[in-house]
Amino acid sequence: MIELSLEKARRWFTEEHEARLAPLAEFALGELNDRNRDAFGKGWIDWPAADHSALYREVDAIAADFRAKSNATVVIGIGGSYLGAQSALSMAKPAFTGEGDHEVIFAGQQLSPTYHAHLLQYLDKREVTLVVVSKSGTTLEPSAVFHTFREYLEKRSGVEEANRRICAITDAEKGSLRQFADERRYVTLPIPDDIGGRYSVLTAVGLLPMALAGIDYKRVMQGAARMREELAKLKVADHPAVKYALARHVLYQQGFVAEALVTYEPRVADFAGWWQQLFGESQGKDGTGLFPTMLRYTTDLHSMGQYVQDARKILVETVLDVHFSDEPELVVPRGLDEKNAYLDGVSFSRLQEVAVESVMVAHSEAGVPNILIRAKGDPESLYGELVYFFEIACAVGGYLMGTNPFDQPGVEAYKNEMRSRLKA
Ligand SMILES: O=P(O)(O)OC[C@H]1O[C@H](O)[C@H](O)[C@@H](O)[C@@H]1O
Repeated sequence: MIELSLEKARRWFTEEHEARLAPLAEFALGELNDRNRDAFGKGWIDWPAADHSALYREVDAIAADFRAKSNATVVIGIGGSYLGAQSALSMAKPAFTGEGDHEVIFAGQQLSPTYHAHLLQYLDKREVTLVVVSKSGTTLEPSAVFHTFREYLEKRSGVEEANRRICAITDAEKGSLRQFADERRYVTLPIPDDIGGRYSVLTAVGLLPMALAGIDYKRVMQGAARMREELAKLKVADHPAVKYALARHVLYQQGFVAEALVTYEPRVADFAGWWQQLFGESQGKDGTGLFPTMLRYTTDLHSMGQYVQDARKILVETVLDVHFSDEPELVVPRGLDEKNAYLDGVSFSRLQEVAVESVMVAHSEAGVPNILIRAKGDPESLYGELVYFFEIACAVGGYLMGTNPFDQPGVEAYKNEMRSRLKA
């Protein structure tokens, strides 16, 4: 369940704004629903409702095989081929679970020699499988890391056995990774042509890492399908994803040029990383777009809180207040000293709740618009709901701004520069 509250942003985004801009919101939602417009990037919209039983069978078979063969799978990818899977695992796989688990370790999400060399050393004591994820099949970081780890595996277990321990998730037909995987007869899973990297977490890109980590990914898909169905029924005036998109659009026009997704739950913090790519690449173009950033409270209140409260007012806070059904009850002990007595017997859930309310009041009164998105449910289905909710909001927001939310022409500049230097 996802609820939006604009109460602490109403000073800036009034009901009058909302009414006056309703036709613009209608237009943006219409653009999203027009499947012929930017059709190339829209495969994700109806994806959760389609029958994926054949894909699920393949995912389950690969996950079972890799879990039987190994106790650690390295998932190599970057951007949309990394952030979604990582955020799903953080949200739905409890931390501190200890021995006996099948480890899923991410790599190729940067170029650190230390990280990757240390990981290779660590793998010496493990049985290893690899999953390489790249839609284009040509991205520098995963290519460099994949071939390094592939060679490691081939030296360790021979080419034949290594080939049986590698899965490639890539375009069904195109790209050098597809060609390489077919030549080596790797097991492969496709990334649909009409779903861009940052919208791809509910395809094999996210589902296989989830399955490897033991997450019930079918519940994730059910959550996304439920959210799709709910949102599809709504008119603009009641549509929380459209309202969120419209609020941040209006706030941007008033000079709030950055938006922080605020989380209070470490399990949700990596979701903000996924959200950041989604909004950054979809809307940061043509000299416009809010700068998406993230704040992890209450930790960052003790480092960034001063800035948020008192510095120049450029920031919108979007508070993602998530409550999981598996949240344990934890209570501060009684009999504390006089100064701490107000904490006596108080539950941590209550502390979190009071922190959310108090921070929203303090920051909004100081001039920081606060949007509240409250979400409740089990971690798997809620992950699916949240992904779908923010994807819709992001695409609608792109259309509000008059941009195409499915391309990212700007990321090529540094890549071209790098390629030309490396080839020189
Ligand atoms: O999946 P890949 O083709 O390897 O792409 C991985 C990422 O790299 C690129 O630089 C794009 O900006 C991202 O949108 C993409 O998700």
